[in-house]
Amino acid sequence: MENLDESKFEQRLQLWALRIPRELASAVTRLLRSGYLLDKPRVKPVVEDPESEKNRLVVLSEKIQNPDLSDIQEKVYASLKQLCVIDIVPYTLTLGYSYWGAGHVAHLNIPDDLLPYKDVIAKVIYDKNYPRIQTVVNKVGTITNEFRVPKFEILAGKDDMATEVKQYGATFKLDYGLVYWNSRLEHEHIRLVSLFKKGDVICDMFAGIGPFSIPAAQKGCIVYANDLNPDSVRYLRTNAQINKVDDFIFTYNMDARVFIQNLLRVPCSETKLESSVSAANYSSEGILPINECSTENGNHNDVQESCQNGINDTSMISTTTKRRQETSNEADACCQEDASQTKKRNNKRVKGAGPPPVKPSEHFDHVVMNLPASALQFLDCFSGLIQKKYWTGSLPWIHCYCFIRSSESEELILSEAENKLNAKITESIFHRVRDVAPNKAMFCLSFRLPIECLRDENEGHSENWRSSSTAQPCGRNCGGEGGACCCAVSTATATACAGTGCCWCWC
Ligand SMILES: C[S@@+](CC[C@H](N)C(=O)[O-])C[C@H]1O[C@@H](n2cnc3c(N)ncnc32)[C@H](O)[C@@H]1O
Repeated sequence: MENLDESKFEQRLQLWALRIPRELASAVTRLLRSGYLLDKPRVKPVVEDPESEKNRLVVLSEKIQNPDLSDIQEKVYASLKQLCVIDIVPYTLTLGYSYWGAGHVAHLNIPDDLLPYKDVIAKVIYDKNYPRIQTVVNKVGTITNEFRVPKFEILAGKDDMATEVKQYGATFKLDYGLVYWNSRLEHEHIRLVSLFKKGDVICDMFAGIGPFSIPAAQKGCIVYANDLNPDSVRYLRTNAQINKVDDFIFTYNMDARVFIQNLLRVPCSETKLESSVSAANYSSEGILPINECSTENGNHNDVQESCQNGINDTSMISTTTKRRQETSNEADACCQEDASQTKKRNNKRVKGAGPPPVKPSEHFDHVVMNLPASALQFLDCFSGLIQKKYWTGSLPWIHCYCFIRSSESEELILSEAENKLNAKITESIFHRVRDVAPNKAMFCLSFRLPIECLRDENEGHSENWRSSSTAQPCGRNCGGEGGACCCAVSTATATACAGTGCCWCWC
């Protein structure tokens, strides 16, 4: 047997740390949690300061390259300066060879030059860490299947990849051999969920076993969670139950495109006021959650076409708007919550869901699209998806994950997204999630769905919505006062088009 050279596994990261008085540790980490803290599973970003027990070192992410902190957003930096004196020190983090693992499974990704030693590596990891580690697996080849499940070979221990992991106080059951899981996304899951407020409606199009959906539901969001992999959905439902948030999550097993299109369908026989049915019985007609009815791979009724008449828009808008205001007041208090509070209440059943505040065809707040290899390709399904006449409140934020190679730019990705949407994106944020290869990083592109994507079936003219910044007089008289152009928030309030500076313009 070859000898094991442990040092081959060691990775030294040269990082920067912020030296702060220990009583400020929570406030500083809360401030830097949006991507500036060290993001490594099972490695704490706050450590003791060897020079003084009154201080703590807050270890910063690898993406902070400059000790002047110029990589940190100005707003965050200004808040940091108000909190404490900026004292930056170099920090070396050494990751040992038994670093990787989740639950009882140690998950390795052995590079080619170490493959001859894979059995000895596995044996040492197993022996050193048993009984915590009971199975050592190595990833084989690249992921090619659509469920994004890697192939593994068992190198040591029992042939059992069903395990349980914890993330920020939530428990996730999963089987490595059947579903997608990546512990390195823990901070990203929680970063995104920290943007949601209690009462928000979330559509998780590629939900996996629920690492966005479960913490969102724990926060009091209503979640519509979908995945194409039936095993993922099975675990998602189990995880919703064991985390006691199954009243808040509706699960679906179908292609994401079919899921979102059907979720947004307006049921033909109901008036909008019926949205106050209880959450436990609620489903958007045409897309039954498998909580109640097993509808695998899109087997649902087509209820769309002839269903637009007899709905009292005005009354419903005021009802739903009021309800949304109530939920959002509670939300403001809730979004101050930090991870430790989440941990404290993770054993309690989340109560007070009541009915969803609105149906997804009327309003949802966030869409999560974590399928970085191809989520951008799915954006076209948002073009004309939402019916203007049913929608209430602001348009949703779309969080679309993608990979960007060093040869590509954010502008390129943005224009690809705009092409798919057939609309200009005006509010967008790129968040670098992690480097996945020397020349490739995973990003989250967040943007508010452009108003141009709304569909207006009753207006009788082609949709060509423009936001205020791009509105121009169109030169056509299509009914608005003033004769040049119809420019209004709705037909009811149509006023003359002044070109730029007006709210919306269609022509
Ligand atoms: C990268 S994983 C993300 C899972 C989870 N959101 C997470 O962060 O761990 C992508 C997920 O999308 C699912 N998926 C792939 N193609 C899909 C499709 N066309 N429609 C719905 N889900 C799909 C896969 O089964 C997988 O669970």
